Amino acid sequence: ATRAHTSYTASSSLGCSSPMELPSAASSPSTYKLVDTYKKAAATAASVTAYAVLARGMARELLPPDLCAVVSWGASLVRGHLQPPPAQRCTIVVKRLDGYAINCANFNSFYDDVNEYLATRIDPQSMRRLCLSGTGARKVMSMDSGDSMTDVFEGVQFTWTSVSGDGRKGPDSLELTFDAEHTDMALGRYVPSITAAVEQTRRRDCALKIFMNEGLSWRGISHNHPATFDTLAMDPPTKQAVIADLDRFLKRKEYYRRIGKAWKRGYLLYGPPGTGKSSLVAAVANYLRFNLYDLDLSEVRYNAALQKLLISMPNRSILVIEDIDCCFSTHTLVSSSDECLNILSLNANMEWQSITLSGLLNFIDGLWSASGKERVIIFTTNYKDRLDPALLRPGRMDMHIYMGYCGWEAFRMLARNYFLVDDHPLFPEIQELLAEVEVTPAEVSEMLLRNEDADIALLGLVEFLTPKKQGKKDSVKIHLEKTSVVHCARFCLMD
Ligand SMILES: Nc1ncnc2c1ncn2[C@@H]1O[C@H](COP(=O)(O)OP(=O)(O)OP(=O)(O)O)[C@@H](O)[C@H]1O
Repeated sequence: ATRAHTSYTASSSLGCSSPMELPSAASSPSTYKLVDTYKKAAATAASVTAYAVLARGMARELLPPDLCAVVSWGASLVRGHLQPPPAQRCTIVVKRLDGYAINCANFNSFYDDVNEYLATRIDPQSMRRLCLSGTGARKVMSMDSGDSMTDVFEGVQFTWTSVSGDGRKGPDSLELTFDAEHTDMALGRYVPSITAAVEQTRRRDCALKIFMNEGLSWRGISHNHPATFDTLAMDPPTKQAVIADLDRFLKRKEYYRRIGKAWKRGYLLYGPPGTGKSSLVAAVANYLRFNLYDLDLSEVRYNAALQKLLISMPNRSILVIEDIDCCFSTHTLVSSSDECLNILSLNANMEWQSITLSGLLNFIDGLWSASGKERVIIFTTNYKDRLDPALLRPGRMDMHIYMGYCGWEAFRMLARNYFLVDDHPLFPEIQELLAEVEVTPAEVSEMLLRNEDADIALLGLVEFLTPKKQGKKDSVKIHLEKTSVVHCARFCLMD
């Protein structure tokens, strides 16, 4: 019966319902030979299986139980050698903290971090039961106790299981299980990646603040400036360079530690009023999710106050000093750097000495090298040429960013933001006008804001720019006329 069945299966695999119905091509000698070989092999395999089953049955009947056990042990030994051993598993238990730690303000245990992280990885479709918690519109998903889910990191599977402590067995916990060969990776990269991802989400979700100095302390209000790098109209390569620099800065913790420098970055923004320097400061804060500390130096009367303010700035913050050219008197600007350093020494007797720019920078360097990390300093000015050369020295401010008049690309960004348009019949005319007149992005924004209808607003912009172009031509003409009058007068005198 086995042979008959096998031969049927073999022929059916060739696409025929029975051996009698072989197609005409099968009548060739080579096809017959192939089918014959296949049949023989299948028949042999079936016979061997049948004999093995028979032998096993007979052995069970005839051999004493002890001998059976020895044979079965031998067989499992052989199987063990042939098959790879099951991978060793490792489990890390993450316990929920309670008592003192949980009452600690701003304390986030790793258990909370993991829960927040898993909420972003959970696939509701694959879970039989889901827990929902949270207040208001913000709901957080988590596993019910006893459930498991799998997370894949760098190609390795990590299984998380929620274990209930039930109050008696200890606190609730989350168990992380994985192949033991990946233990180093789990502790060295996977676990830190969870903390980093959660911190990033928390930063993104928490409202930013801007602090202003009042006496010896900072007063903060929420910072809802809508400027982002997407809304900012500026020369595209410069924008890309700023974003790349910020990204590099964030990633370079190890680098700054290795070279022994404070983990900080300085930017000098310069350009005419209304070109977006303050907007860029806001965009940087929104991009990094760092709070702003807007330092008004006219409020700082003595060095100890400045020291206190700078020390009380937390990590991951931006110190902004606007219109830096107006903050220091001409007298202090010409001071030598040594003098500047002395002025800002921490000697209490010197408290009433005035503050200088390069002194301030040395002071910040010294303070922030000793403590603090991920700090950004931004200075803005409308007049770069009025600045103390000490500030412009290479290595002082890491990047000098020019915020200029509104060019064609910057205008297109504004038009896209305001009207969602990439093209318009008035664009060629506007492009020509922008190439000739100096107009700030603030002026262009103001014109675009005047009407919600793109046609009317863009026409308004053309009408605003045209007289400026005419005025420029007239002033050039007047200048040329004046020059020719002078030449003429000289010529007459010589005559
Ligand atoms: N580059 C820009 N991109 C988008 N909007 C801009 C830009 N520049 C200016 N604006 C608009 O003009 C307003 C004023 O700009 P902002 O205060 O950023 O300029 P500023 O260079 O800091 O000026 P000031 O030197 O007078 O402080 C902004 O609120 C914004 O609406």
